Amino acid sequence: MTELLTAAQMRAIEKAAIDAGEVTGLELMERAGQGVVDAIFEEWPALRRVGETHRAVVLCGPGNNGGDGFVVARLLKEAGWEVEVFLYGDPKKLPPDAKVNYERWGQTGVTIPLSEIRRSYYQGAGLVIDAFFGTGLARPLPLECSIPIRDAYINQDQPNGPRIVALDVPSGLCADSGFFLHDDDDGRNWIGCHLTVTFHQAKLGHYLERGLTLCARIIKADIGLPPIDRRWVRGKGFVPPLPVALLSSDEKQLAGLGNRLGKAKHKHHKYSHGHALILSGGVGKGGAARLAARGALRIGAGAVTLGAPPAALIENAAQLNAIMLTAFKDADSLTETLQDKRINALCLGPGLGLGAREKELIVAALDQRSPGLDPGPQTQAARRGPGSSPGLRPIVLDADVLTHLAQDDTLFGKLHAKCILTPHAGEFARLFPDFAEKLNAPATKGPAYSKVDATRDAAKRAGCVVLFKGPDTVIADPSGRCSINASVYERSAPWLATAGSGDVLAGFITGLLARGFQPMQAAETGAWLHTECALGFGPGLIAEDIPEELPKVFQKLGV
Ligand SMILES: NC(=O)C1=CN([C@@H]2O[C@H](COP(=O)(O)OP(=O)(O)OC[C@H]3O[C@@H](n4cnc5c(N)ncnc54)[C@H](O)[C@@H]3O)[C@@H](O)[C@H]2O)[C@@H](O)CC1
Ligand SMILES: [K+]
Repeated sequence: MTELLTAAQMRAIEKAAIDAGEVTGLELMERAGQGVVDAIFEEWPALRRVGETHRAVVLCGPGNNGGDGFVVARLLKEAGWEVEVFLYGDPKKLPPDAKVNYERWGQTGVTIPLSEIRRSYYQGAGLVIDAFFGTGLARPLPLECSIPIRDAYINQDQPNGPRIVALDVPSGLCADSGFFLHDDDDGRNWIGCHLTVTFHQAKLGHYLERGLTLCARIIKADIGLPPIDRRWVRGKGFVPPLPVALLSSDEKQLAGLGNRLGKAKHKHHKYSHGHALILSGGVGKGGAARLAARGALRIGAGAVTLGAPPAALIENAAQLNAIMLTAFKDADSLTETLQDKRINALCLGPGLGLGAREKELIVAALDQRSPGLDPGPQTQAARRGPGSSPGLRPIVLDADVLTHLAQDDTLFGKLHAKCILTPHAGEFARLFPDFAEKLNAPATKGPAYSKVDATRDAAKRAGCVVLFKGPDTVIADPSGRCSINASVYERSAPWLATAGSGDVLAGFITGLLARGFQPMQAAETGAWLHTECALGFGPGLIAEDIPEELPKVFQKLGV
């Protein structure tokens, strides 16, 4: 699984390697610069052609990111390029490794103060290297630095206009939060780069908020640091926060997922695959719940029942076949139905309604305790995991239920370890106004409060898994375990933002809970599969298509 790092974690990993005598800072800087040049030539092979004149403008800052810039300048020059280097800051104040590389560069080229840069420098330049700031940016990007990069962008429209390559992060981006650090409106139209080359591991900011658009594309350069876990285990003088996992399509992750999803194959009757109950709204309001139910069924719940108010039964019956249907007049009838211990996962929220009856249904669902509850096929895992409190039914709480929870503290207090909340940004702000306020405050200092921080805080307060939706969906549990399912870069699926898509996601997660997945696992797997379905289908997708794409995704996973 890919881990995403904070700037502090990255610094700690580097420091541990340097302190252990495995590598020097200078060697790391050299490898970083080499990694950038290799990535550039791999990305744009035409820039490697010999016999042609190539020009680069390298923009260096006052820290080690600037040091990487000096290495890139030297290596490009050695490869026959014409290179102009500009420095923001005083060369005398450069940190030691950056200073060495400034001086090495000085043996073959000159360094011009940034104040002397003019737009004309970009003419005929094939490359602009953004080495102003990396993981050390703690304050807003100075205007003196943002203007030259914006000018480079203006020139990109010219024939052979420059490609802008950001070292580690596009300057201005907070590596921990993905926010663009600014103290006025200047950051709003910031464009970023064409390619970001990061070192060792991707950072959180590459996969959150503005990072999703500013980084353009991400290449990881291996600078020979050991994998993250060795450092955690050895604990070289620091206590790291839990790393954040990126749900990606790497092979190891796919194999694990395929295994997990394949486990239920050998059970032989429908109830051994779990039974999900999805509650629907009233007359004319059942579409969202039907989408969720379809998602739960397709993802492999053995049986799915839709619970509707009596008046909406006929309407739902006309649209459902494999999905069973039952009537709930009130909360008592729900409590009665929940005596059936085979029902091992619930979904409340999509199209449910905001009235008093619905609120009672939520209370009934959250209050129920059923000691003999069938935990589903993955019994062993279900007994072990953190959300494994016996007698509690896993419940996905979405949409209207989130509004109920936001309005009623007593209701919120009933949340338990087997609940999963799935808010989008608006619902999150209603449920957790204080965290949302911190998250939405203008980011002027790094590291800024991030969506990861907000989701972890929310999960802790709610005492259950929170899945905070978006193109950067963040999932956290109360222990701090956290992952990001980002539908960006090679997994970009903007067509997933379509009406009813969230209802299907709620259904996916409910179906996985019915199959015995732990809440965190169910949320992660559901979110990952949701994106994969959208990628498989492509543009033109509507919510109904998402569950129908699952069989193909399963086939690819070997399930
Ligand atoms: N040995 C290492 O530590 C390595 C570092 N690497 C590079 O080093 C970068 C991190 O270097 P640094 O920690 O020096 O940080 P940066 O190079 O990102 O810059 C931070 C420097 O600028 C100052 N600063 C922060 N915000 C400012 C602002 N708004 N205006 C003016 N000055 C500001 C800081 O005080 C610091 O001196 C990484 O992103 C990566 O590019 C790589 O070379 C790999 C090895
Ligand atoms: K940079």
